[in-house]
Amino acid sequence: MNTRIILASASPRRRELLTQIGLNYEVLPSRKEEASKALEPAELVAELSALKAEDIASSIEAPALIIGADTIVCHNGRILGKPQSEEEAAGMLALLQGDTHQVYTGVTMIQKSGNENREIHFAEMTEVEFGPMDESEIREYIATGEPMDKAGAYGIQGFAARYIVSVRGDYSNVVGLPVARLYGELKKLGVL
Ligand SMILES: Cc1cn([C@H]2C[C@H](O)[C@@H](COP(=O)(O)OP(=O)(O)OP(=O)(O)O)O2)c(=O)[nH]c1=O
Repeated sequence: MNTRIILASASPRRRELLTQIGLNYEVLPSRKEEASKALEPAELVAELSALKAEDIASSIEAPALIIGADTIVCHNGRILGKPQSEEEAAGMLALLQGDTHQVYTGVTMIQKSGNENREIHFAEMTEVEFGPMDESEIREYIATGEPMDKAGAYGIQGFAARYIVSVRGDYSNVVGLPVARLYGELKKLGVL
């Protein structure tokens, strides 16, 4: 019998990415969101992903493999999560436009088997370069509604592609899940 794979996420993008690479999985979103902001970006996303995966793993019977993930944007050492308001989104886009930033996605996989649980954490970083956006373009973009549920207030896979000049690293990592690394880790665990 194949191991059940459970995605502990409400993100439609993460679902699309797992479907894209041909995995069979179930979805059980976690509501956990808090972590210590004093951490380095890679550690922060790993911790946030662990909170989500552990939250769901506690209510799932073995055997199963639970995946949690978290994505943040980092600009000049400043961490940008999801904007709380349109004003905050405008501020984030004003920072990001015309400059390069890093996107970190942390992933936690919890393998529940009969006698022991294994927990694996990793984080991937992708560098994204934004072209210039003037104030009216920022307003126009916010009016699309796209920024509000996304780290750094933009979606590379959407309208914001207009302004993405270059990407260094795994593109899918920016959208919310580094699927090539994830696939490799699932193979190592013997799940696939
Ligand atoms: C930078 C960027 C982020 N995002 C998304 C990925 C994540 O869904 C979101 C960051 O929020 P997260 O807190 O990582 O995830 P989420 O709340 O959407 O889902 P869950 O916690 O249930 O797993 O931003 C894009 O879709 N495109 C982008 O270009």
